[in-house]
This record gives sequence, structure tokens and C-alpha cells, in this order.
Amino acid sequence: MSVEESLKPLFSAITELKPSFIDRLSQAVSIPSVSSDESLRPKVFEMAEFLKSQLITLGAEDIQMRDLGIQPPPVVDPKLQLPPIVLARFGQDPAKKTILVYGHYDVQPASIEDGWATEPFTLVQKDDKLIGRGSTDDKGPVIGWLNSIEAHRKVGLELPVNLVCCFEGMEESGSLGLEELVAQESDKYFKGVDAVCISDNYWLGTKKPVLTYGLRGCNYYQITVSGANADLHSGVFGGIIHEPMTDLFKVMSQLVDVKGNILIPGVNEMVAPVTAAEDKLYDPIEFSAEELSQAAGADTGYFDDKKDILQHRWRFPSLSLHGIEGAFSGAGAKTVIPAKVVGKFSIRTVPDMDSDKLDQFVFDFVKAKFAELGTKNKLNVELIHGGAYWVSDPFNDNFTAAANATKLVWGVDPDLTREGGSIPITLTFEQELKTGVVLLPMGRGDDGAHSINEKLDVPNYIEGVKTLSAYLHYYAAGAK
Ligand SMILES: NCC(=O)N[C@@H](Cc1c[nH]cn1)C(=O)O
Ligand SMILES: [Zn+2]
Ligand SMILES: [Zn+2]
Repeated sequence: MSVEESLKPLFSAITELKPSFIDRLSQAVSIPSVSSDESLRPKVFEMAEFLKSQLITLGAEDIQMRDLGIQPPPVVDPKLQLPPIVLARFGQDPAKKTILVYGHYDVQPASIEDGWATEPFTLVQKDDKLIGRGSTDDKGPVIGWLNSIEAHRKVGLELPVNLVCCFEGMEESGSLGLEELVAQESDKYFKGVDAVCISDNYWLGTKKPVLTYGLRGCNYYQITVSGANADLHSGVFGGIIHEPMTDLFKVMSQLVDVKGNILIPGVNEMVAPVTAAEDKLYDPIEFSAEELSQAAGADTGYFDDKKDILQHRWRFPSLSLHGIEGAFSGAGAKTVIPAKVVGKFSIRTVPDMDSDKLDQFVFDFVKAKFAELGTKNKLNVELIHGGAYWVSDPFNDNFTAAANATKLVWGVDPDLTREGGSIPITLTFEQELKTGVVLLPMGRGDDGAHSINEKLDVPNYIEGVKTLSAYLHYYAAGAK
């Protein structure tokens, strides 16, 4: 029987199981597993337990909750435990190929005050959209793998491959501890893995599916400026002391200009030039600048040209200022001088940037700019976490299986894209397991990951489960 024939009952089952799949996602979204918020760490653990219970119900073998110990500094609680890596297997048949699927069960912070139209940790279905934090990033895809297993069981169809699951709870906070675990387990739990599939990315737009072969890296920094040992009255101390926030603003404002150019010497010089052959890869990609503005909710882009937009998103570094801890940020007019402020920013990295050199350029520049201020305040600049960029060859059996699956479900050949975001563990899987990695997305480019009103369209969720399932079958059948 052809792969397409054998998938027909499975696809029907996936369609029928839609209500229970939505319910499973709803349960997952209701757990606010925000890895960057120390007060919510118990919820990240609860989410790991939820996955474990689901895996048990679905008949997984060898489920392991791998303890990663205590989170390294900078942290407020020095005893803060890292959430576990959830490992599980479905099948260990030596006659079958083995696929490792990775996803993350932690999410970005979200609160209704940020401007959400609905409670972020309650999955709300409006029209054909499933709205809630983590719906697309990355609970939808993680639950999607579980749904696929449920559908196989329902129709009595054997999984065509051995499936190894690796779900982490710190992806949004730098994947702390995972790299070491993957290296340790490359010859143990992950022995025999033939290919890796990650579903933690998005279509470029809203209509055409893609497969992704590149990611930017991300080095995340913080600058701490401290002065007095308590917040002060600006009427009493304003004008007579060095203010930490003024110093921090001055330094942070010199990192990047208003056109997005990084101003730290040495950084841009490390970027590999775009070759003519590479430049041509952008020509066939379907892209709408208008859709991008719609996804951003405003027409505030630097560029109009497709290649400029895509290359600056995927192929060049960027520096973003994220926030200031310790600063007054509420409503009203509090007349305070904050005693200590911590500025956060990150740099998205690309080939051939060297992460250690980048750190050094950043530290030297920040210290030099601070020294120029002649302030009596104190400075500390540090890396919170770093994750590598990744670029692969998109022409191999793994990509072919994902392309066939996408074509079968969506009826079109996917575009080959890169992403501006980061999934720190991708390069580690490739290097440690010596296998190819494919990024097979479920959601659309306007899903609003990390933003307010994050959503996953119902068709993307349900057809996405079919796509993930078909990928396993095509991979098992070998390249066509
Ligand atoms: N869906 C992938 C994703 O959102 N990745 C994060 C990873 C990250 C890196 N540093 C902090 N988080 C991203 O921001 O790209
Ligand atoms: Zn993600
Ligand atoms: Zn994310």
C-alpha cells in the first residue's frame, strides 16, 4: 500500500479527534509555565508532569524526567531548580528508523495588562483561532506529536518509526542544561537516532507552508547600574546625585541606532558576506510585506524590498532593547530615583559571528561608554544566556520527507526559509547526534508568538497533526 493510502484512515481519525485535541491543548495552555519568571517555576514543573501523564496514557516507554540541577546565576533565588527534560520513547524496533522530536513546554510571560483581549492562560476559540499563550509557541506543536500518537492508536496503525521525545522547559530562557544532556545522552538515550524534527517555528506568511533550514542565534545580556542603596525622592536628591537610570539610558542608547544598525565596533565585521548564489535563493520565496505589517499591527518597517526585509531578518544580526528591571513602570507619576536598574538587550547572531568574541566586544564597548560618563555609580555587564545560530543543507531525506508530508496535506510544495528567531539546541542536536535536523512548522507568520493574543489557527493545528504524522511515514518509507 502507498504511504498516501495508508494515511487515509489516520487523517480521518485526526479530523474526528479535533474536539479532544483542542481540549488537550486547552489543558496545556492553562498551566502558566513561564520559564523566565522565578515565581512561576512550580508551574513549569506542573507542565512537565502534565506531559508525563499524557505520555503514560499514550503508552510511552522509558519515560524519564531528567533533573538538571540548580539554575546558574544571574538568578534571584540561588536554589532555583531547573525544570526537567522530559524524555520518552514509542517503540525500539531495530528494523525501524528512529526519529527524535523536540519541543519546549515553557512559554513567554503574558498578562492581560499587556493588552490581551482574553485571559492569556485560558485557551479561547474565536472563529477558527485558538488564542492563548503557548498555543503556537510551542505547546500546540508539542501536543501535536501526542495527538498524532493518539490517532495512530485509535486506528490501530503502528508508528512507522521509533519515536524519541525530548521536551524541555527552559527554551525561552536559553535552554539551560539541555546542551550537556544531549551530549551525555548521544550514545545512550539518543543512540540510533536517524533524524531530528523540530516543530517550533512558523510559516513565513499566512497562506503558504514552509520548511526551515536556518535560524539566528541569540546572545542575551544585562547591564546593571547601581548607585544609592535605596530608591530616593527626586525632589530631595534630584540634581545632586548620579542617577543610575540616566547612566543606563546613555549607555543603552549607544548600542544601536534608530535604523537598527549595531554600533558596537567589531560586530558587523564578523558577518559572512552574502554570496550571489545565496542572494538568488530569496527570489522564489513567496512573501508579502503587507502581511508582515499586518502581523506587526503597524507599518513601521525599515524596508520595503522583499530581499532587504528577509535578509535583515534571517541573514544579518540585530540588536533589540528589551526592558529595564527596577525602573518605575506603573501608571501614575511616581517621583522616584531608582537605586539600581538592570537593562536587558539581546543580539541575534548569524554566520560567521563568534559568540565569545561578540561577548568581549559588547563588554568592552559598554564599559568604555560607561567610563566616558564619569559617573560614581557602579556597572556590571554580563551574558545571561547564549544560543548558537544554525544553517543546514535543505536537500536530504529528512527535508524530503517533510516536503512530501507538507505537499500531501496542504497541496503545495513548501518554500524553503530561514528564521530570525532562535532555537538554541538545534545545532547541538546536529553536532552531537550527527544527524540532520528539519524544522517543520505548524503555525502561521501572524500567530503573534511572544506577543499579545498569541493564536494558532484550528486548520493549522489539525492539518499540522496530519503533517507531522505524514512526515513520520514518509521518512520511514525513504526518499521518493
Ligand atoms: N520559537 C522559538 C523561540 O521563540 N525561541 C526564542 C529563544 C530564545 C533565545 N533567547 C531567549 N529565548 C527566541 O526568542 O527566538
Ligand atoms: Zn518556541
Ligand atoms: Zn518562543
